[in-house]
Parts: sequence; structure tokens; C-alpha cells
Amino acid sequence: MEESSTIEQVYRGTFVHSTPQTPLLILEDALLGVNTHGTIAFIGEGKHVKRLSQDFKFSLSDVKQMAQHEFFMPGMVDTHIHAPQYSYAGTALDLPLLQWLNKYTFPVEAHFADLKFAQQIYNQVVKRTLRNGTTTACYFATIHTDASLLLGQIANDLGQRALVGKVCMDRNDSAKTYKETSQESQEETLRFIKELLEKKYPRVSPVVTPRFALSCTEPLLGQLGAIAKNNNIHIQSHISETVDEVNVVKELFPDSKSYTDVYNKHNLLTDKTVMAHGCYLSDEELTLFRQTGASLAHCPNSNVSLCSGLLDVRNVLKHKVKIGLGTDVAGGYSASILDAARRALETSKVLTIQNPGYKTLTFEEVFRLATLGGSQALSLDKQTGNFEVGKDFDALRVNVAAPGGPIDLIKDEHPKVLLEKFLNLGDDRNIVEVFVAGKKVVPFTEKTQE
Ligand SMILES: O=c1[nH]c(=O)c2nc[nH]c2[nH]1
Ligand SMILES: [Zn+2]
Repeated sequence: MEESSTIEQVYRGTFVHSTPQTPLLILEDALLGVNTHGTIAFIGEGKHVKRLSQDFKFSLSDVKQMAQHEFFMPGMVDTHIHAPQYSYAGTALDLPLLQWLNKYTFPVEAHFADLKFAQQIYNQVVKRTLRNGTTTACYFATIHTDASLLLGQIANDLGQRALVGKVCMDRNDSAKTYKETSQESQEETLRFIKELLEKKYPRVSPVVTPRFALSCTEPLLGQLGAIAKNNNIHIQSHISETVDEVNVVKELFPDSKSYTDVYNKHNLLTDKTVMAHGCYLSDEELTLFRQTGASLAHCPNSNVSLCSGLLDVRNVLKHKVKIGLGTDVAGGYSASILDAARRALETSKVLTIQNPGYKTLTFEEVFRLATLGGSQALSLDKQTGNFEVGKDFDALRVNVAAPGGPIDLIKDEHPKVLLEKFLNLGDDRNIVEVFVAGKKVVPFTEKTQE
């Protein structure tokens, strides 16, 4: 038998996941096998365990039976999170975006020149998000190359799948100590990409990261578009988060038709681009997203916490633009995609209050945004996002009745009820194990504990 088909783990019980066609599929008494590469080798029915054990050559005694109140779901995907801002998450939410950046964000991010401080905060944020069930995270770091490389190393060491971006900003008059020249930004981006790729981390990749149009000159935007293209790598930024920001973009880029056009002109909209927010995008701009394959990170906690706006996710879906959820720590105060899922539902309900004819998102749709949608938004859906054979086993083992946990159950509740309760009421106490590419990354081991 080939090595690639050696089965290392087999689980029997309930599995819930999404497909492009169906937001929620519930597989009761299912059997899922993971091979030595951490890839899903098969998913079948529990009643076929004997035949599957012969076909895939595992022993019946190796099957791990899950309890009644447990299920496996795909690991969650945070499509937009600022790792350095974790240091002040839960505070500083009293100003609108542009003032918030000047007063809180830039001074804090400037501290990440200090690698010791970076090490402490980056360890905390990767551990916290893993415990919260984020198996894939798309991180903004800061302008500091070495600290950004350290974030990549920490994500790799703790076993999280991650995209990591060294932030680029050659225009920032408000914080003189937190700015680069265009040349520095370009050269350091190239160094960051080169050095991160040389590490050959299996699941951590660089992402080209112009902070947003306001903090980048046109020449820099053009250079970053070219760098992403030459290296065939991801791109992330912010777009149309607030009305004030959109107005400044109009002033700074008078020759562009729209905010989206600014990025598109500089080859920054590709099928590997994820843009955060997009609250004020026109239908025409959404069409451009669709045509280029660029995606959106919906960050509802941040959008409300900074009084930025309300994203109409239904309209984004109607335009067939890829979309996932982001925490946007620390504009969003919670480092949990469960929180983002709740806020996404809430925002959709606010839109329904404003317009009773609005088609509110369902919890099943939001579940898909948190998992498969996120993986699509990051163009990582070949590797992760659901329990399709051939994808990596990125999964959460959820015990809805975890002792000391936040959920009380009535006897024999259906898995759909268990999932809905977990999405609305659950927390890290219910996430008893987290797997990335078949490897158990939560609970932490002695090695990852320090
Ligand atoms: O929510 C946000 N957080 C940020 O750090 C940022 N920078 C530009 N635009 C931004 N929006
Ligand atoms: Zn952001």
C-alpha cells in the first residue's frame, strides 16, 4: 500500500460542514479517516465501518467514537486580523476610524520595532485565536520586517495556517515615527517575502499588504501590485470602510473612478486579493470584484464598534463576490470568529429592521461564511474549509455540553440545534480539540505551552 493512503486517525460521530451548494450539511453517524499527511482520506457512513476498514486498511479498534453531544466542524477562518492590535483589544473604541488610527493604532504598532514585545503579543494572539477555533488566519503585522517574520515563525511553530503581511505605508503625516519611504517599503516587502518563503513553512505564506489607499502613494501601490504578480502571492488591504475615508480617497486619487478603481489600476485586485470591509462599495465596484476574483472580509464587530457602517452581505452574495468573516482585531474587540458570526447575523437583522423586506442571513449561511466562505475568500479552498476528501483535516471537535461550559442542554437535542446553540452561545470551553492538517494544535502540548 502506498504511504499516502496510510490512515492515522478515524473518527465516528456527527460531522457538520458546508458545500458551495448547501450552507449546512449534517452527517450523523459518519466515519472520517485522516492519512499520515493530515489529509482527509475518506468520509463515509458509520454503518459501513467494516468495509471501509478493509478498503482503507485500518483496524476497528482504532476508531474513535465521539459522544452524543459532540460534533466535528471545519476549522474557522479569520480573513482579516491585525496581530499587533491584539495588545489593546477590548479598549479604545471611542473614535471613528481615521482618528482611531492616529490616536491609538499607529503609536501601538510603532512599538513592534521591539522584537521582545512583538514575540509576547504575537504568541498571545496566535494562541488565543487557535483556542477560539481559528485554524486559518490572515494577519496584518506592522511595517517592521523582522517582527513580521517572527509572526510567521510563531504561527508555524504553534501550527496555525496563516497568511502574514508586512504592512506597507509610505504616506502617514500623522505619525512621523510610523512611516516608511517608498523605497524602504518596496525593498523590505521583497526581503520579507524572500525570507519567509525561504523558511519553507508548510502552511504559512506571505501576503502583500498595502495598509489602505490613504497610506500609500500611487508609485508604491504600483510596485506592490507588480511584486504580488511576480511572486504569484496574496494581497490584502482595506476598502470603503467609512464615508470619511472614501471622501479622502476621492481627493487623493481624483483620476480614479472609484475606490475599487484605485486598487484595480495598480493590479491589486486579483483572485488572491482579500479586501476588508467594503461597506460603501457600489454595485459597479462589486462587479469589478467579481470580474477580478477579489474577495471581501466582512468584519461586523469592527464596523459597529468604530461606527463605520453596515455591510449588506446579501448584496455581496448576489454579486457572486467571495466573502468570509474577519475579526479585524482591534477595531473589532473580539478575537473570535464565533463572535464575528454573531455580529454578522446581528448586522443582517439591523438591515432587516431598516428594511423589513430584506432577506436576513440565516445561521446556516453565517456558519458557511465562517468556514468555507473564509477559505474561498483567501483562495485556500482547495486545502481547507470543509470535509471534502483530499482537503487537509482542519477541524474543531466541539462538545456542546462541555463541563463548566456556557451551554445547558435538554436531552437528545438534534445536531442542528446543537450547532445553532454552539454558534450563538458557545466559546472556547466547547472547543475541546483543534486540528490543523491532521495535527492536534489545541490543547497545547508541553512544548507549545510556555
Ligand atoms: O479597521 C481598520 N484597522 C486598521 O488598522 C486600518 N488601517 C487602515 N484602515 C484600517 N481599518
Ligand atoms: Zn483592518
